[in-house]
Amino acid sequence: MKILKFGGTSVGSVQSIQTLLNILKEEVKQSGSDKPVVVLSAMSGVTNTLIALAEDAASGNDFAQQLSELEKRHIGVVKALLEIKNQNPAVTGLLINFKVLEELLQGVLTLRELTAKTRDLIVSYGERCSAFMISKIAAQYFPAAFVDTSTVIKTDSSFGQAKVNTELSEQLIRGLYQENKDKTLFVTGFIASNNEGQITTLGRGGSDYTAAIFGAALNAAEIQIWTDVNGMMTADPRMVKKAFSLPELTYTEAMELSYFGAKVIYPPTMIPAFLKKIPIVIKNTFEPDFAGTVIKHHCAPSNLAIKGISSINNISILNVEGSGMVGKSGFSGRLFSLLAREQINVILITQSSSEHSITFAVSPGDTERARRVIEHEFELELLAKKLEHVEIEKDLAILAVVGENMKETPGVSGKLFHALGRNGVNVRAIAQGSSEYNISVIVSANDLAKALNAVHDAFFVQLTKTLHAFCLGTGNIGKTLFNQLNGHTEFLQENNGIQVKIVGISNTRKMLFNTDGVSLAKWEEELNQSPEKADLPAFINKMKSMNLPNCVFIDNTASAKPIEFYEDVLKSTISIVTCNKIGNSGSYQQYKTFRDAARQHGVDFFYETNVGAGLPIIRTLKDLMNSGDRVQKIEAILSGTISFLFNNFKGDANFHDTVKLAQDKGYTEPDPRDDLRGTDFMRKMLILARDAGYALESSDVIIESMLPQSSLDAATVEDFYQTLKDEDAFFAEIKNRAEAENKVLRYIGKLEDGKASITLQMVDENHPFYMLSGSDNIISFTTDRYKERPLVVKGPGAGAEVTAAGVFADLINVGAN
Ligand SMILES: NC(=O)c1ccc[n+]([C@@H]2O[C@H](COP(=O)([O-])OP(=O)(O)OC[C@H]3O[C@@H](n4cnc5c(N)ncnc54)[C@H](O)[C@@H]3O)[C@@H](O)[C@H]2O)c1
Ligand SMILES: N[C@@H](CCO)C(=O)O
Ligand code: NA
Repeated sequence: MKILKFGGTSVGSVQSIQTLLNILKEEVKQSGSDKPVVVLSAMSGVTNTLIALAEDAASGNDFAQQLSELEKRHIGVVKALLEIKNQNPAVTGLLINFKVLEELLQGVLTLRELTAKTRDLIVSYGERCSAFMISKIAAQYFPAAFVDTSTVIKTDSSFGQAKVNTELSEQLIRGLYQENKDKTLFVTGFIASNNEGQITTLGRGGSDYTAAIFGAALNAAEIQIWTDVNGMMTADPRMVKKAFSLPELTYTEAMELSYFGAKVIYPPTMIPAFLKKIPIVIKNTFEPDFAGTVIKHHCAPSNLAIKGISSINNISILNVEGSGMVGKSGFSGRLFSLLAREQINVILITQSSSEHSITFAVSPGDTERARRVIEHEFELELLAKKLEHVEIEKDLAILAVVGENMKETPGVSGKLFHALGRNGVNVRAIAQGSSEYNISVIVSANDLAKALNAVHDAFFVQLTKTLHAFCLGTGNIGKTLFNQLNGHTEFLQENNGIQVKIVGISNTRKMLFNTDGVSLAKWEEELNQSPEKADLPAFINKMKSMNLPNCVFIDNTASAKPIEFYEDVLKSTISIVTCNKIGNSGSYQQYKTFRDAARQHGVDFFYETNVGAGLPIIRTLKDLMNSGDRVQKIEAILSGTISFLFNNFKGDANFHDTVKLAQDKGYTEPDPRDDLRGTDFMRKMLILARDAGYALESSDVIIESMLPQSSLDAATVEDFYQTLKDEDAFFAEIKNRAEAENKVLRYIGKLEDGKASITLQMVDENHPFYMLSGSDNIISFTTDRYKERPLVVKGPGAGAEVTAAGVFADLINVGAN
């Protein structure tokens, strides 16, 4: 036989009761002669209302209006779900209950006194009304009987949290079931009675407890707990959107998971079922076809290291410290007995191995009282300075990873702390149950959502990992990146398990934020309509304060302003992906600062597109260096623009128009003078030299200019273009000279023995750089290992598509190692 328990929301409305009846009809049909027992809670909100009415009455307030509303709510259900001819007995029963309730509340009002005993009696009517009325409605479909469980569950007289006499209760329950073999019993959850027959209640999670007691007494095949969620989840779904329902859990895991948070069931109440190894199935009344979660003795082997992450979002910790504790065996005993005596619930304890301090967590409401009672109890030790004053830290939260597999899986704590560290979450204290089913950490309450999501992403790798990106710059590259992301979302999710959310965008005019991710199809419209004016410091602050996990700052500008924030961003544990070369080609000191900050804070600083756009140049050099190779020489063509010029400035072409064309094709910097004066190339050589281990400054790179003086002097881009026209003969002369010698012009960078230079050369067909076309870049690394023949990377080194693609690849690699 089965026990089916329905919680408050499942009996909360006409509609939910109808759903419940459909579930029951099916169950009764299948159960044959072993009829189920149905345990019911009060309609949602009723228990709280009854308590409030009783307390109000005790302070002299009238209750009539609200009581009559409660009565109407119940009678409304009867009228909606019972045929008219059957309504009378049900309505009369409810009216009698409400009459008694009225008298009880009147008594409280008259006496201005609410005892625990009266309170239990008053609240018991919540369950009595719901179980009674639903039994009457169900009787239309199958034989059903109402049972007031105070007749079979017997307890002591601790009103509010009575202790069950298990043996006697089980015996009475078995008798009751035997006598009603042909009927489905509808029993009240939560309530019981003492030896004198006075009503008692079972405390928190009471109806679950009733179900467990019935299950144990009747040796049920299973206990179903019907609620309003799809079983137990991997984490609190209000904070972790990717949390999912767990198909199965062991009892221990359910206990550990529910201990902090996950309020689906209150596990201590399940102990009777646990002892008899009865499976507990958590089901959703509002989605009855969903399998839900089975809690049982043994689960199928799983390759997941943890089952879930539980959390408490608001706790305080107290730190008790002092020499008086060292080696004193009785100290912690005294401390924790004191707290138990004062009914202060200790959520978590850690002790330093020096025994010099004990730290424990309590609810915020207990904090001050805990301090008071401790300082009172240990007054003498305080006076003798054997104990310090108790320190309190507030606004903290607990996060715990839970699972029985943890015991056999190495690296669980490593993964946990890596995920926290990488996201800049400071761990205030750590506790691991010696059972190894649980590792708990205390973090700032502010960081909890970020920490939960980061840890969830780290452990449930079969799920999508979300990168939260803040993008600066919506020009050529920025725009193209959004396009590429938009077209690739599904692929990334399916093949790489990665989701990119653009949560912030700014250009020089506007900025826009959206925690759920800005639409990649409509970002431009939304940005234009955004009321927020661009403000770089505000953008950075907002990015920091949103405190999102796996956070990346993408700089797609050509501006020096964002660079000022790089260090701060990295120190805030936010990774950086940038195609902006200004950062890496500033002072060497600054170059070094970025790397130190990234390393220290465990985040990534990626800039593949600083050299050769999307071509794998930075990555290749890094791999060479990291694997112990040494660069002897680099020879390269690294200006896509100039490459394009020399490949297209032929025959009749004039120089001015060819530069214009390069700009139109998106090869040039926003200011093309940066390309033609060699600044852009210089930056690339400098970055390569630095990555190859040389502490060069920009002034160390020797640049041979390819421009006449007037072009170098041009004050504006417009003037600059004019000089290109005016100096046509100058450029034609260079071109003709090369053509006459059957050579091509090449602007070539070289790094050798730590010296960097860029020179204009005419090369013949024997030169390896002769055969280049379009905006191609080429780089040849001669190293200790690539000595005979160099390692060469070649391909298009400028253009929006290839550059955005490089930024994209960097972005996807963030956090990969
Ligand atoms: N074009 C290429 O082939 C290529 C290749 C590699 C690297 N890059 C680099 O890409 C970067 C962007 O180039 P682009 O062609 O897209 O430039 P662009 O001028 O088209 O776009 C720059 C964007 O940055 C924004 N911006 C500038 N300063 C800003 C600030 N302080 N705050 C917020 N937004 C700001 C502008 O509003 C604009 O949206 C440059 O650093 C360039 O060196 C380009
Ligand atoms: N303007 C740059 C873009 C690539 O960095 C070039 O022409 O090479
Ligand atoms: Na590159």
